[in-house]
Amino acid sequence: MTGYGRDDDALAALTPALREGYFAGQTVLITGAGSGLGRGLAHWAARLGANVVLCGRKVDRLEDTAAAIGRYNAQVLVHPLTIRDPEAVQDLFSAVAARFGCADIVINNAGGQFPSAAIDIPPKGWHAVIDTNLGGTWHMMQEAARRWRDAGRGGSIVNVVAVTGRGMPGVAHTAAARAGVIALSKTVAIEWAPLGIRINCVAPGLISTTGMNVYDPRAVRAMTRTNVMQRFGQIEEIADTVCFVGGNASQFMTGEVVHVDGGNQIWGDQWTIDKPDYFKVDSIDD
Ligand SMILES: CCCCCCCCC/C=C/C(=O)SCCNC(=O)CCNC(=O)[C@H](O)C(C)(C)COP(=O)(O)OP(=O)(O)OC[C@H]1O[C@@H](n2cnc3c(N)ncnc32)[C@H](O)[C@@H]1OP(=O)(O)O
Ligand SMILES: NC(=O)C1=CN([C@@H]2O[C@H](COP(=O)(O)OP(=O)(O)OC[C@H]3O[C@@H](n4cnc5c(N)ncnc54)[C@H](OP(=O)(O)O)[C@@H]3O)[C@@H](O)[C@H]2O)C=CC1
Repeated sequence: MTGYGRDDDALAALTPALREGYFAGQTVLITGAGSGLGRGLAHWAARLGANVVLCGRKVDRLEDTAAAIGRYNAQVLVHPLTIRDPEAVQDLFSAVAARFGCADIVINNAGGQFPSAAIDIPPKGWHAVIDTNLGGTWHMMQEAARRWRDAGRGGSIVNVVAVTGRGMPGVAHTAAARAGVIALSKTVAIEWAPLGIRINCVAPGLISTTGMNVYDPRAVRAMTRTNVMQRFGQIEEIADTVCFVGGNASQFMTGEVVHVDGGNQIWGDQWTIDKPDYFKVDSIDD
């Protein structure tokens, strides 16, 4: 464990904002559940009474999450896959159907990127980020919707995105992918409303998770200057919002993007790569 994120005991010592039993009788599917926000979401869903489906590529990390949330006596299904493979996504939903029936809430949290000047992003890296964050999320959304349509019932999707309203220097690929997910979500929120399907996005700002380790430590420390609160957000602050938005408390919300970002969308200079002199205050002539 590094200095970032919360371990299982720390998560277990916290209390979700939503009432006990909020997800009782429901099945919540979480991608990227082996680490960071997804692992926190697994704690929250289990504590709120859900059957929980844990997905991601690395089965050992998923098993570890399953063991950690065993303390809440939830029913848990571990299903490793890459969301980039549409057939694997179909198999996932079949496995969920066999174990729990339809999922009620699908949380598309899996994703990531690497810091790079846009001009240097190699084609393979571009495709990895787009295929994961946009393509993978789309495969999950479409398959969930098809299953709900075929079962003659609705459902709820929450897509974890990022703050894309301003530029994101150093992560152009993820900015493009996440903006794509937001546009897609708003579009199918209309198309799938007649099916009783709600789709919303949660846009976290800078959140303390082990995922921060892919960035230069100096850049990460500087990131606390990218929001009005001047601090990292915490996993539980995202988990409370995602669970609220995914569950019945938000039944009149769809096509929404909820920012939980300490004000990053309104203020803050955010660089995941070295800031060019051009943008430094010192570069202004007297
Ligand atoms: C508010 C403030 C917010 C500040 C932060 C701003 C960011 C927005 C907010 C989000 C924050 C977070 O997400 S926090 C962290 C979330 N977690 C992560 O990002 C974890 C790291 N990311 C991933 O693992 C990603 O899933 C992803 C990048 C798509 C990697 O997917 P894959 O495993 O399929 O890909 P790989 O096989 O590893 O690599 C495929 C190619 O990608 C490129 N590539 C991969 N990693 C690379 C690297 N470090 N440097 C260069 N290039 C790289 C190479 O071309 C690789 O090809 P080869 O050269 O042939 O190998
Ligand atoms: N932390 C932050 O500041 C912010 C995070 N976000 C986003 O929130 C989400 C969670 O981030 P965080 O917890 O911080 O980071 P992590 O790196 O800890 O989590 C990302 C998760 O996604 C999973 N994943 C990646 N690629 C795939 C794939 N192809 N198929 C299935 N699962 C995959 C990983 O598991 P595995 O490797 O086992 O597959 C991992 O568990 C990500 O989408 C991230 O980009 C957005 C804004 C800010």
